[in-house]
Amino acid sequence: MKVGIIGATGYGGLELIRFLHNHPEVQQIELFTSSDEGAIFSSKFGHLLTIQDTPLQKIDIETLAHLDVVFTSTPSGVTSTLLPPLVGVGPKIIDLSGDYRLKDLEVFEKWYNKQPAPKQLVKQSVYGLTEWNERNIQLAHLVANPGCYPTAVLLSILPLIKEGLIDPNYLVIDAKSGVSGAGNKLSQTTHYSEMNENFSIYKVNEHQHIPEIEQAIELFADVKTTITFNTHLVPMTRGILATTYAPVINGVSNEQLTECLMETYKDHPFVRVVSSGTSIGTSRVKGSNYCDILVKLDERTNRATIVSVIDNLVKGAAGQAIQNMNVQFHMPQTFGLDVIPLFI
Ligand SMILES: NC(=O)C1=CN([C@@H]2O[C@H](COP(=O)(O)OP(=O)(O)OC[C@H]3O[C@@H](n4cnc5c(N)ncnc54)[C@H](OP(=O)(O)O)[C@@H]3O)[C@@H](O)[C@H]2O)C=CC1
Ligand SMILES: CC(=O)N[C@@H](CCC(=O)OP(=O)(O)O)C(=O)O
Repeated sequence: MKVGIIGATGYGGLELIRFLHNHPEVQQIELFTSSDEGAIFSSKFGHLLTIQDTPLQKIDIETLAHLDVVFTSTPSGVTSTLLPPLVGVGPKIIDLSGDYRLKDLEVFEKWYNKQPAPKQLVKQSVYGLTEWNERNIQLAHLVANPGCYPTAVLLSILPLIKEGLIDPNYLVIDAKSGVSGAGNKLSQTTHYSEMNENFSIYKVNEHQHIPEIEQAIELFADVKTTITFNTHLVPMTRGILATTYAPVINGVSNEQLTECLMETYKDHPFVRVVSSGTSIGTSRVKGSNYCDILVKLDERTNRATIVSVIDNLVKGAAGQAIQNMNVQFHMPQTFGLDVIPLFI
């Protein structure tokens, strides 16, 4: 297979290269840039010396049209104009940005403060939460890969909402991310001296992933709800830990909550349910495509604490994108992604 990456020089793009390099069905990886045409990739990223010594190419629709798959890992607002001429002319497209996730264009405009993509394309795009949308992903020309936070949150709460074990009307979700979630651009908030030793909350009640999570709860669990969702920046490079506090339906036990998650994901290689213990952290999934989930009922309050951890750049971005490519091409989901996390 021949694959292309637009935005190869970004964090998501670099992770795509890392995993695609080991993919048994990928023979050729072409890299595209909007800013550094002709540059030898390994001269920009020394860790890829002898691995990716190819030049960066100009983004050109005719060249892209000959590929089997194109991953777009660009800032929001880019693929809404870049992709329309490419959809349907050849390659399957997997977009890691938020441009094709929200079905309501006004909602997109409000939360991203950007012009939306063309309505027809947004309509045909398929939300790429792999474990929950496999059949549609198989048929999709354009996959809208989920956001990093929504991936962590949705995998952990959807089964419990769908099975009616928790009350979806009072969900409070508290999520924390490493700084690579913000991409490779420098900014005041990711500046070392302002981020290091500083645990902060940001976009309070205004995060663009709020409507994405609500939309997916409606799509997959058939429940219309609003959530309280907040995000925090942790002075570390990778990882998301998302904690949801949810009222439990009367009479539901801790065992039922865990069982529900285990049953849902028993045939899914990348979601692991932690069946005992009271601790979980991002190191156990670092560098891997795993999402690990722990649920614990607080019997005093009858609320469940539901915790999930992912690597934002892998299951939250490049890993899930490759998992979706595997689904689209009827390959095992683990192709290219079968690595042990970098625990230490
Ligand atoms: N970082 C994360 O954890 C996650 C990110 N995402 C989403 O994935 C996308 C990529 O994220 P990330 O890799 O972190 O971002 P980065 O900022 O690290 O990289 C984005 C890349 O896009 C390219 N780019 C910038 N502007 C344009 C343009 N106008 N046209 C074409 N290419 C452009 C740049 O490469 P060049 O200059 O070479 O063209 C740049 O290296 C974003 O939409 C992000 O929101 C989703 C989930 C998780
Ligand atoms: C730490 C950090 O800043 N994370 C980013 C996640 C970006 C992302 O995934 O946004 P898209 O919806 O555009 O894909 C944020 O909170 O905005």
